[in-house]
Amino acid sequence: MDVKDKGVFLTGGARGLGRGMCQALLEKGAKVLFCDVNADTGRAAEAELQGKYGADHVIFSQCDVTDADQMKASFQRAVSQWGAVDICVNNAGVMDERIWEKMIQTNTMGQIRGSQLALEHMRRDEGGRGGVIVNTVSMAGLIPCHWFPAYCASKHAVVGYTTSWARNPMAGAMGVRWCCLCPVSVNTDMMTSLQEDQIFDMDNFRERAADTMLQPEEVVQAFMRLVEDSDNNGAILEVWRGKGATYRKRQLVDMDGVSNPMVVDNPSQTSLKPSDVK
Ligand SMILES: NC(=O)C1=CN([C@@H]2O[C@H](COP(=O)(O)OP(=O)(O)OC[C@H]3O[C@@H](n4cnc5c(N)ncnc54)[C@H](O)[C@@H]3O)[C@@H](O)[C@H]2O)C=CC1
Ligand SMILES: CCCCC/C=C\C=C\C(=O)C/C=C\C/C=C\CCCC(=O)O
Repeated sequence: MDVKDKGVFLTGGARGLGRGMCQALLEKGAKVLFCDVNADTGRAAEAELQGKYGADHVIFSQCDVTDADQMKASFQRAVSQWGAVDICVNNAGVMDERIWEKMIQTNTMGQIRGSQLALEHMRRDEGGRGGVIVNTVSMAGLIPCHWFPAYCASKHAVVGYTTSWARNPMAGAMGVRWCCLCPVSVNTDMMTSLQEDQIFDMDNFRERAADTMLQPEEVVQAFMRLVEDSDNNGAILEVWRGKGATYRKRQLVDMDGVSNPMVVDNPSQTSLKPSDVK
């Protein structure tokens, strides 16, 4: 997909990965409405991005993804502003085991809600013009993590939801692609501002993550591959730290439940085909 002039709806865009994704999309000429629960950070990001890319290309909408009415209003604002939403990025998330219910509401229900709004709007079989939905998950959506069980559960649910839609027999007719972005730890505020009691066994995790932490721009690069490569329906793109960032894409390639892991060591390779599977 060429993102130039495409309409984008993105959640949790005021800082961190979401902010980086907005910038990468804007660099390529997309039109971005980003929302965030934090109005101050959101407005500051809006001012900065509008200064660089113009108010006709980027706007902020305050929205709490746990509130269905606010989500609907923000999504509709993106549709009115850009004419259509072609790219939906459900990225807002929190990490705090003490407030596990809020975490499920934000990480799981917020992403499902955004996905549903996008699907309804985009599906070609009901008059839409197709598009792509990327859910920011985590490696914690694919493996057990004893440091944050509820966070881990909130992310596993999104993988199940996203890949299930990708495998819908009507996926072709709907013209909507579904992708999961699954990085290990990333050096953002979520990571750096975490308090001792927000996860279990913090020292152990800190030690474990110390050498493997990714930089946000490495994850943003992976995100852009998911958006731009039209072969990516059902892709689960893992981002690890090896020698530099390492990408491994698993993708549903048929309707028999076959998930083929494809290992890519060269981050510049953007297009993978089933024949690439070793
Ligand atoms: N930082 C990390 O190590 C990793 C993060 N992730 C995921 O990436 C996504 C982005 O995380 P980061 O950029 O690292 O975090 P961050 O904390 O820097 O940014 C998250 C943004 O989401 C917003 N947000 C939180 N709750 C919201 C709500 N209810 N409604 C609207 N906006 C809300 C925050 O205000 C913030 O601006 C999250 O889904 C996170 O779970 C995945 C893997 C690793
Ligand atoms: C030291 C403070 C840690 C704070 C953690 C904050 C956010 C983490 C969010 C995640 O989604 C974590 C991502 C993946 C976890 C899965 C495996 C971790 C293995 C260790 C590693 O290599 O990072």
